[in-house]
Amino acid sequence: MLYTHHNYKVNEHGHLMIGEVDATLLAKKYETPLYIYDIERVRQNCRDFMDPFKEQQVKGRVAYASKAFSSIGILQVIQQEGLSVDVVSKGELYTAIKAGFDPERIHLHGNNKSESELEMAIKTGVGCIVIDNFYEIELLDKLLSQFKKKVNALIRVTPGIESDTHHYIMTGNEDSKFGFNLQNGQAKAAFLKLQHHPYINLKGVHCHIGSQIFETEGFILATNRLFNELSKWHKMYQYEPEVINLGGGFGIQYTKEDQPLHRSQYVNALIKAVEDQANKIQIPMPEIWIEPGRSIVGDAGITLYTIGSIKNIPHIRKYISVDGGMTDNLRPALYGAKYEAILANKANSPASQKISVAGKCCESGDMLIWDLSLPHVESGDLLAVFSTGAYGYSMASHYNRFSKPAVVFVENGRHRLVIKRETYQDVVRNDLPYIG
Ligand SMILES: Cc1ncc(COP(=O)(O)O)c(C=O)c1O
Ligand SMILES: N[C@@H](CCCC[NH3+])C(=O)O
Repeated sequence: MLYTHHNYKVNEHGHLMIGEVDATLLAKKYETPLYIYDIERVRQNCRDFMDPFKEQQVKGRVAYASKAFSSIGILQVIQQEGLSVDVVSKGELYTAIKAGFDPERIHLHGNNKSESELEMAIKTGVGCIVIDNFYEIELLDKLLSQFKKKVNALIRVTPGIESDTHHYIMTGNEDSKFGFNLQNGQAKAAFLKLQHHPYINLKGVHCHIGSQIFETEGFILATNRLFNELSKWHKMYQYEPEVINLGGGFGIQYTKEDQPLHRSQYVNALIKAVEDQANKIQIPMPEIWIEPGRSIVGDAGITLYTIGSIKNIPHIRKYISVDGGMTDNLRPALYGAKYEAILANKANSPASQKISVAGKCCESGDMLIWDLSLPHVESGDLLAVFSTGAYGYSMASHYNRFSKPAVVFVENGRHRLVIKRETYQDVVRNDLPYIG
């Protein structure tokens, strides 16, 4: 068998099996490129985050960060597993509502929430608004007094932590567009505006230090910094937070270089850090909320492509081009992200060469994988790229006027289309003529 770190099953025809379904059958039925989610894996990931809270009888919420992949189907699964959901736009909020999510379990995020987004959230009755900046406080003042409605809120704090991840996906460092800075007193100023607000029930504080993080130290440091500030608020204003939200960012495995902790290890470390700190500053144990996105859906997703042209530049490089690329997976082009892949129709064949996988956009940077080990490749073979479930479909674009692929869920040998493939007519559906 070809080496990748991913555990996968292969049937007697040498075909990759996903959720007990032959990947080549899925390609035939739904065409390629195709996003496939192993829903059993999504459910297990949800449970791995929820179980430590149950086992330790600690009050908590696991809110799926739906920016990783938002669709009605996935949010139905998430809701069924008992999670909450975090949304950052009207589109994500609407998707959660359409999926039947209990509004109380929807949390609204965003560093530039518009008046109409806030209005929609207030009218929907979302369970929590995570307040990011002073402008948002002004908007909320205006809207809530107009509608005479109360909302629950958290203050998003920037703890000043340089998490060990790509610069573009760090969010908790001091020089960040997100949240109120702790160090320069902005967080405290926000707290003072909100503590006795007539329409805002300030439930606590939030921070998110970044994404694709492989250790617990950053989270623990962030927790300690939050409590350092909370202890001042407690001493000076007798404030006791009901909720500490420590965000998401738990890393997953894309390639063998990635060695994430088990999901429960992150949660256990967070529970311990919050317990220690709450004891230290002598406040009642708050609820712990977390917001995993990638680590719920990332490793449950596989993208299936058909290989088309094959170009060999002797002594330099061999390229294969697939029928998708940066339009369905922007991460390699944006972050230099690395992936592993196999031939889904030759999953047992030994690797015999290094090949680079190109997308089909008119862009030299549209490369999905450099120097991938593969067996003999022919046009028409199917390439399965692993761990594409997060920030793939959700960051897909229409560049070169490509249409977005379909999404299929598989579980226990069954498969179901959950997002239809766009047609080229869909791509022009909002165009209007200028002449005539
Ligand atoms: C506020 C917030 N919460 C949660 C997440 C989810 O992060 P991840 O998908 O890495 O778990 C993000 C994205 O980084 C975020 O900005
Ligand atoms: N989109 C990013 C992560 C951003 C996380 C959202 N704050 C990625 O693919 O890794």
